[in-house]
Amino acid sequence: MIDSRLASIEGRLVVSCQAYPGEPMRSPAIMAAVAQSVVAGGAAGVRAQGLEDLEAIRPLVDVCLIGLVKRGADGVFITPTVEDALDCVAAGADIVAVDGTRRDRPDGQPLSATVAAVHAAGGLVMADCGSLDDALYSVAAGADCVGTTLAGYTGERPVTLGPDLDLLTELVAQLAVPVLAEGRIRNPAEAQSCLIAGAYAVVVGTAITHPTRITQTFTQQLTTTDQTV
Ligand SMILES: CC(=O)N[C@H](C=O)[C@@H](O)[C@H](O)[C@H](O)COP(=O)(O)O
Repeated sequence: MIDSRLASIEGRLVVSCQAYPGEPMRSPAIMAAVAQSVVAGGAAGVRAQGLEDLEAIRPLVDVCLIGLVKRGADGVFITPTVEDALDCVAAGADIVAVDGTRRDRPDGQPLSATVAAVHAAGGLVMADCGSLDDALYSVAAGADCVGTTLAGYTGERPVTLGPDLDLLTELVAQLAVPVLAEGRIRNPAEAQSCLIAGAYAVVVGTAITHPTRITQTFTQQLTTTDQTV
């Protein structure tokens, strides 16, 4: 029986609303406005980073909220500890996205400890994975769903140009839990191809909510055109 919070995103789009440290949009109020905007556009869920952002977004959107805390950008950095995961639940996350890799975690606890703590607090767990072995490990640890979020970022999978459809297909075939496609989905056609491959839901970030990188896709193309003239 799938939890209603997870069921609410089945076959739908979740939008990741994140700004990175030092960027102009790195403010809870701005991320909350972005979250409201994507919900107005039809997003069935919002994925957001940081306790302040989660607290700002929660009262303003009535959709499934996937929360995480990032600690740095190397190794295990997505909600790396039990305490971080519980903080996400307290800040309003329905689902807590956590590192679902087999790497050692900074608090020395296994992933199953985070899953048990989040479940006890009433939340669900999305395990962000980088490979099939990660996903199998996460499901064994009790994760409610897995994501292809870390495919290409842990050294186990190539950095595909678009989503890692091969991994997605493999996870869908092998796992009994919902598989969310996430990572490098660049446009609606690629999002649709993820659903066709069996993704339970599709999570898109950069291509919708990161104006600097979206702008670069235009400026770089224009430069290329200039050089050919
Ligand atoms: C690897 C990692 O740190 N991923 C992060 C996870 O929360 C975010 O930086 C991504 O933006 C998110 O996964 C969505 O992916 P994309 O922005 O490619 O649509």
